Amino acid sequence: MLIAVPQLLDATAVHAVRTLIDGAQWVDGNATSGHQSALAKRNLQLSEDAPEAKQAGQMVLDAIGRSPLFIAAALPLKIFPPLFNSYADRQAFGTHVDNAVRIQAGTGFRVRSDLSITIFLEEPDAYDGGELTIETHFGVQQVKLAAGDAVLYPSSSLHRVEPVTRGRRVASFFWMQSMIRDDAARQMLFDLDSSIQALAADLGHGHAQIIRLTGVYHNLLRRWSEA
Ligand SMILES: O=C(O)CCC(=O)C(=O)O
Ligand SMILES: [Fe+2]
Repeated sequence: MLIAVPQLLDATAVHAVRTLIDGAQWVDGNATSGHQSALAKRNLQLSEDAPEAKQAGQMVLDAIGRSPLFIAAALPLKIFPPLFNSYADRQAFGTHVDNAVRIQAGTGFRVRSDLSITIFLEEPDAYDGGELTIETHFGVQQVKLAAGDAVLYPSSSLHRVEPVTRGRRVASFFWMQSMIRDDAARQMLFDLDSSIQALAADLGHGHAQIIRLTGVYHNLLRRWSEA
C-alpha cells in the first residue's frame, strides 16, 4: 500500500532542513547500501554522523510525531534515524528492495524495515525526472510530490528513483519497523481508523457505536501488534 502524507513538513520546516543540510558535507550514497543496492545506486547522501544530519533528522522526527495521518498509517514501533539524499546530473537509483534489517552504525540499533518513506524536499518543477517508481499489485506507480509531502510504501516492494536530468532532487528517507508487520493487516487498521475518525466528526466521539468501533480497533491492535 502506498500512502501519501501531504505537508508532513510545512514550508518553514522544509526551509530549515534545507538550510542545514545544503551546507553540509555530502558523500557517495553507497555508504548505506546493501550489496545489491550498491550496484544500482548513484546518488549522494549526508553522512549518518554529520551533525547537520542529526539535527535535520530530529526536525523530521518532530514533524512525524505531530502527524496523526503518519502515525495512523505507519503505526511505527522503531524508526531508523532519518537520512538525506540528493540526485543530479543523471544520478538515479535502479530497481531494488530495501535491506530487511537495518543496523545503525555505532549503536547497533536494529530496525526490521517494514515501511520505507521518502519526504520530498525540493519542488517538483525544480527538476526533471527523479520520480520514485514503485511496483505494486495494482501496477507501477510513479510518485513525485511537492516539497514537504511524503510517501509511505512497503520496504518489500521493488522500487527505483528515475534519473534526474535537470536540477537537483533532495529528499529525506528512512525505514520503519511497524507495530503491525503485515501490510494488509496494517491497511485494514488504517481504513478502520480513518472511517471511525470520519464518523466521529459527524456523530461525536461519545456515540455508542463509535465507542464500540474504537474498541474493535484497539482490540485488533492488541491482537496483532508487537509493542
Ligand atoms: O530517494 C528515494 O526516494 C528512495 C531512496 C531509496 O530507495 C533507498 O535509499 O533505498
Ligand atoms: Fe530503497
